[in-house]
Amino acid sequence: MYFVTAQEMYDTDQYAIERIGVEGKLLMENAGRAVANHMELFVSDQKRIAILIGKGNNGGDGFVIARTLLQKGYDVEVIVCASPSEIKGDAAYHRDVFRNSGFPFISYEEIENLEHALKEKDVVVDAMLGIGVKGAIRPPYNQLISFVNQFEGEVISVDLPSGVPADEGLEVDQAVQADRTIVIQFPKVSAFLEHTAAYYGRWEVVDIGLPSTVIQSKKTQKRVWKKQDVSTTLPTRGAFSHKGKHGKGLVIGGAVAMPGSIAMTSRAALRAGAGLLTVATVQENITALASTVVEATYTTLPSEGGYISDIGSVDFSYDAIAMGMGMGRHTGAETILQVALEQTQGILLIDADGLYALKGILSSLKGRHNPTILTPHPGEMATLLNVSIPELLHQPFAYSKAFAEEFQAYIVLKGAFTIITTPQGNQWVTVTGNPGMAKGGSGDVLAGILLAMVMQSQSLERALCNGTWIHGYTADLLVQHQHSTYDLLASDVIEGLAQTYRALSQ
Ligand SMILES: NC(=O)C1=CN([C@@H]2O[C@H](COP(=O)(O)OP(=O)(O)OC[C@H]3O[C@@H](n4cnc5c(N)ncnc54)[C@H](OP(=O)(O)O)[C@@H]3O)[C@@H](O)[C@H]2O)[C@@H](O)CC1
Ligand SMILES: [K+]
Repeated sequence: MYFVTAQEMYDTDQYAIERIGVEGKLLMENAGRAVANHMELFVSDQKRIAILIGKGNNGGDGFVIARTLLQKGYDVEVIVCASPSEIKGDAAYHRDVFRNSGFPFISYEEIENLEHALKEKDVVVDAMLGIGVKGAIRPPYNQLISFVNQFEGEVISVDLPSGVPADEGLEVDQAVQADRTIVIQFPKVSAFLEHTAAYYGRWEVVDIGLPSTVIQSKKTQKRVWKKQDVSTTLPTRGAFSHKGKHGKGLVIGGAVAMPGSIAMTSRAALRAGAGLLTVATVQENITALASTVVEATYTTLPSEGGYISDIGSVDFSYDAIAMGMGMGRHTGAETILQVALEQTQGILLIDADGLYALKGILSSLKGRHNPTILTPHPGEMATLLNVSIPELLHQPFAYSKAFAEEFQAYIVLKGAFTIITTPQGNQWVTVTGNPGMAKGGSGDVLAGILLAMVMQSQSLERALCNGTWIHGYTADLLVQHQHSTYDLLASDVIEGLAQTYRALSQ
């Protein structure tokens, strides 16, 4: 499923009107009807509904929603948040159709105590501001938004909660806190940003028949990766498959004080389907590791001060290598990473301490002939970019895209919304996962799952999308059934992979 900026939505609208010949009025009719029909699924006709209508096209949708619900027998009061004469274009057309159908509306100015009037209702439909919102919220919307936010019944926003911009990189001045948002045709970028997503409440998309042509014609696209995408793309394992067919992987990492990280990465890779796995780590850790990860083979590396000191003895002819987990932040790390960047013949995934070592030699990425995958959390990504974490999270799509394109790497920016970006600039977001995963070891497990995924026969972007989706979904299944977000451990997710694979194969 594509998701879009405000401009991409307007371009799509224009294309439908000018090139396909569907009138704007008809699109608005479709939008309002689709929203009203969707509401019918969860709002009973016994509820008292107020619809707040702004003067732009979001308000135009509101008039169609109101007419459709009234025709279905709902109890609806329509409150226009502007002087009705300020309404223009398609919205004015639907205001007139509404009025000509014999339905009344009232201006907010005519209501003596709007806050009190809302208290009589069970549901408020917020059709005040949509993708056209700009800058600080002006009267009367600022006051109306605060009334809506004090309302105790259900708040349903149309397209997006009023006051929330569609795009990244923008401040939220004041916005409706919706319980539910019914999104028109394509989700907007702000549904996947940490500072704006919560305003949407739970959201669903309704189809109004707009084509994806404009979005598909852009040089790059943004898409949501969903369960159906995983089910249809995850490679199946044939009856005659053998271990060599599912990839030979190598994990390089660990330090004397940190054997846990690579243990988790390795076990996750094996559980996620890696065919053959080798672990290269400091000699002091091998005995302990070999008893925890019995299915792997081992390469002993020399250490100095507890850290890996040399990886010259490593055979780099693996299908994929994951490097950096538990490696420690030490001065020699950059040199050994440089060796891996030069020698790796297959895919190289760099995680955790490997990303810190990478900072000083970033330009080496540009010279690689084989794919590089970086899997930073926001702190690691902000360090690589020399920006603060809040700056990064304000526009994570733009930062990831610029970085991936400049350094020709695949970027998996981890978070509540994990963003996968290809070197060409295409982006996917996965929305599985829960706060139980904000614990040590989570990243190590993801690195292992991704290592296994990129060795299966699927494109790299699909492998990364499937891996991040599976990681989050497994944690979701675990907190639904056996665990809570308090006690869930990263290693539980490794054991939980079995449930996810079984669920996907049913
Ligand atoms: N594909 C599509 O495009 C389709 C779009 N559709 C629908 O149209 C919506 C977009 O409509 P839109 O462009 O008219 O913008 P919208 O969100 O109603 O707001 C504009 C109004 O807000 C006002 N305003 C702005 N900022 C403000 C502020 N800070 N504080 C106060 N006021 C502010 C601004 O006032 P002005 O600046 O003009 O004085 C103007 O009056 C979209 O979300 C969807 O619901 C569907 O019907 C069909 C397909
Ligand atoms: K709205």
